[in-house]
Amino acid sequence: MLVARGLHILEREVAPHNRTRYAVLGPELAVPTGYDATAFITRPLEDRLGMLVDILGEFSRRGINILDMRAENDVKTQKLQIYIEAEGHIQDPVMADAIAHVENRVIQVPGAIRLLGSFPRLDMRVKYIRSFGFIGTGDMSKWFADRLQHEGYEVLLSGRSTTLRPEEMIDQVDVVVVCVPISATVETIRRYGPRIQDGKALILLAGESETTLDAALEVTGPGVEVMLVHNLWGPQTATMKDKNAIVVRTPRSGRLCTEFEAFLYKHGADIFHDSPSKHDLLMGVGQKLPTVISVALAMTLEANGITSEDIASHCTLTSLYPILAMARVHSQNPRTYAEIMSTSGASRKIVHDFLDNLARVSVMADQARISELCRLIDHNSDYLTPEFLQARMAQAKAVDQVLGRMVQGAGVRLPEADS
Ligand SMILES: NC(=O)c1ccc[n+]([C@@H]2O[C@H](COP(=O)([O-])OP(=O)(O)OC[C@H]3O[C@@H](n4cnc5c(N)ncnc54)[C@H](O)[C@@H]3O)[C@@H](O)[C@H]2O)c1
Ligand SMILES: O=C(O)C(=O)C[C@]1(C(=O)O)C=C[C@@H](O)C=C1
Repeated sequence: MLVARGLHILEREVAPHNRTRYAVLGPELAVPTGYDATAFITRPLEDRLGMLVDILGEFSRRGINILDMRAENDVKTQKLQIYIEAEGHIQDPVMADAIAHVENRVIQVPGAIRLLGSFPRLDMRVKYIRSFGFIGTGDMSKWFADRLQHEGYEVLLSGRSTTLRPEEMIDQVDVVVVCVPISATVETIRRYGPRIQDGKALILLAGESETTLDAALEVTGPGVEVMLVHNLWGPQTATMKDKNAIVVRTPRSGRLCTEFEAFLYKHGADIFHDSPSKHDLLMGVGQKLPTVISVALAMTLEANGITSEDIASHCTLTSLYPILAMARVHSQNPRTYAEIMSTSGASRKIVHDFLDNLARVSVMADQARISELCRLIDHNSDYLTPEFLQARMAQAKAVDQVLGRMVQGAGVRLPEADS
């Protein structure tokens, strides 16, 4: 995100497992919107009995709500450092007064507080959506329906097997969500999209973007909002916290779409915005190609009579990754992966280019053109950038520690993990 906005990264991974919570994007304070938050951090402090309670007291006495608070020992000085996020803008006299009191009366060290900024909060108070209606009653529809209901929305499910017909449902809801297999998405949009009235929204939950959004924009009226969300997690996942969600907005994505996006954000999803073609191209790499490779790998194992025991005992730290991907693909709904492999658009080019490159590398390998292969790997490493390689290698080492035991012997049971 920072690089995309033209910022220069000075140093990465300044501490192990650090996570950027704030980026200072400019020297000017954001203007008050009426629904803001202010974040500040103290310099390392001498701790004393009741310090935290006294700090919080300055805010609660003034009716200011604390949104987040962390107290940790500064790594270098081992002194207490407190981070606070409170509701309100620093230009509110009450907030300024509270912070001044904390610095002067409670901590009693001039300059002890460093203001990080005041910024608009994501406004989850005003809800424009009352109800969602799904077309498709499969696993992913149920997964989202459940969580939307917990959020207080009314949710209707309709499909081929329900007594509530999609055409009846559409008139009763504010947002229509199409969540059917990818190959049936365009046909479903064409069938039901024209029935959606202006002022409502059509949200597509699908793994293909360009063809589906084109159809949605074509068959719905100009007053219908349209957006696509591709959640990169399956229905066996417990929460969307830290899972990637690709959001493809269109010129017709308005406040109803924003409210759905805010729901993903509130539940901790990592949101990325793509254009339709960028989504399809990148999912070629992120999803379609690994799926195709996984299926082809399983076929190759069978063709050579290689058993599961053989794989476990002979896989290396490096070959573990494609084997894990193969196992995921072959342990879930086969239709999901058959659909993924069949998506159209830019993702197809990725697989075709890969096959061309595979053939080229395979010839070089068969002819033992070792120095040429070394140059190729060097060239690829330059393209991938040392920063990327170092960061991923660090992750791979962490994974090695957990999963490496599999390499040491067949039949090692792995701990149950939340996917
Ligand atoms: N399953 C996943 O891991 C996952 C993850 C992210 C996104 N998605 C997306 O969610 C969508 C649905 O996936 P799912 O896992 O819920 O699938 P699913 O197979 O569990 O359910 C699909 C639903 O669509 C209905 N359906 C099937 N063919 C249809 C047709 N021709 N016309 C109308 N309805 C039809 C089925 O009856 C079923 O109710 C897909 O577009 C997929 O890309 C799935
Ligand atoms: O459950 C998983 O392993 C997933 O990542 C789910 C998965 C995938 O395998 O690609 C399945 C379909 C979606 O389009 C996105 C993600």
